[in-house]
Amino acid sequence: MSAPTLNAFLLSQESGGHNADVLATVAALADAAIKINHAIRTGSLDRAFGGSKGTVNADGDAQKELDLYADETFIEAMRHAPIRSVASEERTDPVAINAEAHIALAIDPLDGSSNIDVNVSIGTIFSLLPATGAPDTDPAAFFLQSGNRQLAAGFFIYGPQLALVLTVGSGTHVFVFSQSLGTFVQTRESLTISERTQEFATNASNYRHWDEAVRLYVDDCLKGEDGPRGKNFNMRWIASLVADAYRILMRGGIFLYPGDARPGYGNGRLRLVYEANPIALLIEQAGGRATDSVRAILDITPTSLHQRVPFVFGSAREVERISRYHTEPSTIADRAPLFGNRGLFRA
Ligand SMILES: O=P(O)(O)OC[C@H]1O[C@](O)(COP(=O)(O)O)[C@@H](O)[C@@H]1O
Ligand SMILES: [Mg+2]
Ligand SMILES: [Mg+2]
Repeated sequence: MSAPTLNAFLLSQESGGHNADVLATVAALADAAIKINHAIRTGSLDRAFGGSKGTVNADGDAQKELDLYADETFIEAMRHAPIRSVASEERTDPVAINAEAHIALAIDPLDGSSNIDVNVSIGTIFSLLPATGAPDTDPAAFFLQSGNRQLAAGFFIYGPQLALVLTVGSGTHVFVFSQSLGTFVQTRESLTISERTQEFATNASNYRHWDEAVRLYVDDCLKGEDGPRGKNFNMRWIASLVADAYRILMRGGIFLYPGDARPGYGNGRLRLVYEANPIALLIEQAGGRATDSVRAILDITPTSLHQRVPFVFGSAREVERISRYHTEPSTIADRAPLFGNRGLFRA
């Protein structure tokens, strides 16, 4: 039997009783992503997508042409979807769409902006949340719900292949766009992230700004076979969250963007509502874990739309281990003999 298309998958979910509006919205997002993928692939021929617009978003990031094109394309696509409100990384406030609808969309329209002009994978991350309440409900309130309230989450990756990683609440599934069929085809069903790993992803240029628990964890990985871990680690850092997440979903690994001492980076770089929450749901639905170093990301109630959060996710055992470096280092049996040398964790 041939692999199901995205539409067939969504129909099967609908006949299983899943919220039809959620599924219709995923289909509309997929159509918009196909359009953006096409624009990226022909982009440099007719416009400079990597060029800066000279504007900044709510977080102070410089906006590139493609950030704004993607933002406008997704918002436009949502005007015909059963969506009440959209919150975008590129807009200070949510955009009202349809007052009768019961779903809110949080979106990072273009993730990995620093990779646009160097031809490295970029993507779109989305999160669907329930949006109920009186017509005069402040739309910002829809987005200040914890991540475990998400109805669906996913990301598109504009890489060598256009892929969609999706959860509608039961399992994490992968779809790849087929040029010949003109639609997404399911390539992985309910994937599982390996529990253990020997690969970490972090921007190590921030080493001197990290707190000591993070430095010790990375030091231990770097010491390889001769260190407390007793095994060699590989390192990858793509600087597109979607691409790092995709690799971790495919072959395991651990991702760290912790808070650090640089001004404005006390809670790291990634945004809770439209980056960490959807990635965390996808990772947890694949058997991995996602934390802010200690707390489960999905348990955190956001207090503002664009707030940042320290973000650690990936293979379950490794995420749990990092948490112990922060909270109970003396229980890390294989590391205990070295603590005395460092001083930080001396009881
Ligand atoms: O450049 P840094 O500090 O390594 O940060 C890279 C991180 O920033 C991001 O690009 C932030 O996302 P945006 O491009 O959507 O702002 C992530 O995709 C990536 O993980
Ligand atoms: Mg992003
Ligand atoms: Mg972005």
